[in-house]
Amino acid sequence: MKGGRIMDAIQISHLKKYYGKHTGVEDVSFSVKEGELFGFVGPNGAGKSTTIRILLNFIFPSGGIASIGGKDAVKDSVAIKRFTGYIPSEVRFYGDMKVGDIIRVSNGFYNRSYDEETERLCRLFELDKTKKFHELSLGNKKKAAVVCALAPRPKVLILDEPTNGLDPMMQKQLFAELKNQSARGVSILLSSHNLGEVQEYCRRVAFIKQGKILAVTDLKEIQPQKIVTVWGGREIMHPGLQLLEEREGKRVFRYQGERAVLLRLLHEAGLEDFTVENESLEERFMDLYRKEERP
Ligand SMILES: Nc1ncnc2c1ncn2[C@@H]1O[C@H](COP(=O)(O)OP(=O)(O)OP(=O)(O)O)[C@@H](O)[C@H]1O
Repeated sequence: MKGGRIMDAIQISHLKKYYGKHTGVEDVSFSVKEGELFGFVGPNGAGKSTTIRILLNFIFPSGGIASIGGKDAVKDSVAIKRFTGYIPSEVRFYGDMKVGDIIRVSNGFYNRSYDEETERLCRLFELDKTKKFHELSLGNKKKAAVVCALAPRPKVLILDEPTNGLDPMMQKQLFAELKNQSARGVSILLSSHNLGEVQEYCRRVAFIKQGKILAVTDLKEIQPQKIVTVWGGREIMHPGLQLLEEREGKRVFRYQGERAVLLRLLHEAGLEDFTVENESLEERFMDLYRKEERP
């Protein structure tokens, strides 16, 4: 940290974790800038939670370095916890404790009282503080975890499937709040299977598979690309067109170039039908993972 401000929010370099003979992660490197809302996506078992658990010092790495706010995830974990909030994918608190008491205890870990900000967040997420934790629904348990993570005004937030269990209105509410927080300089690592929310709210995304980072992509750079699906017609050749998939008379291309050129190509090909869409994060995800599976 420099002058109380975090310069490099999260840095991960060649991280490795072996669970005995099993590999958790093999080679994970990426960094999250100050004030960035950064996406972390990958299939089940890819190594997202392992990476997050190392960052939070719940488990030790087998190799490589992970740091938050320039502090080492292993050696400086106590200091890191003072300015880092965490929403786990599965929320567990003492079942018999009332929600208000859980938040009070959680704030206490950060030397904060139950203040106006805590009250604002409880209202925003419509949290019933009088209920015992075990009486809450799945979504309300998640909301309790959201308030516990945000109330101490952390500088860094680590979110593991934060919208899992939240209804669509609360999901929007959470992201509106996260956008505000990142505009105020809070750095956010968002691990999610919901590619729609990652595409909507994150600018950069790290893709992980089998413990290795496949790519860190700036979504602004892929936006001009179109996904073109055609049925029937003649062969279409153009340097701006890249064939992604071909099956049963259907061909899927990625196109980068001028729209007028694309329209002429489609017109001349004598097609039965076609669709043109902006390239989505889901398409990029499927393409990256398909490529990896090709021999
Ligand atoms: N305690 C453990 N013991 C042995 N292997 C483990 C352990 N925890 C995780 N693994 C293995 O490490 C790999 C990465 O798992 P991890 O939970 O980090 O993936 P993930 O990307 O978070 O998956 P998901 O999206 O399903 O939550 C998997 O192969 C998993 O089986």
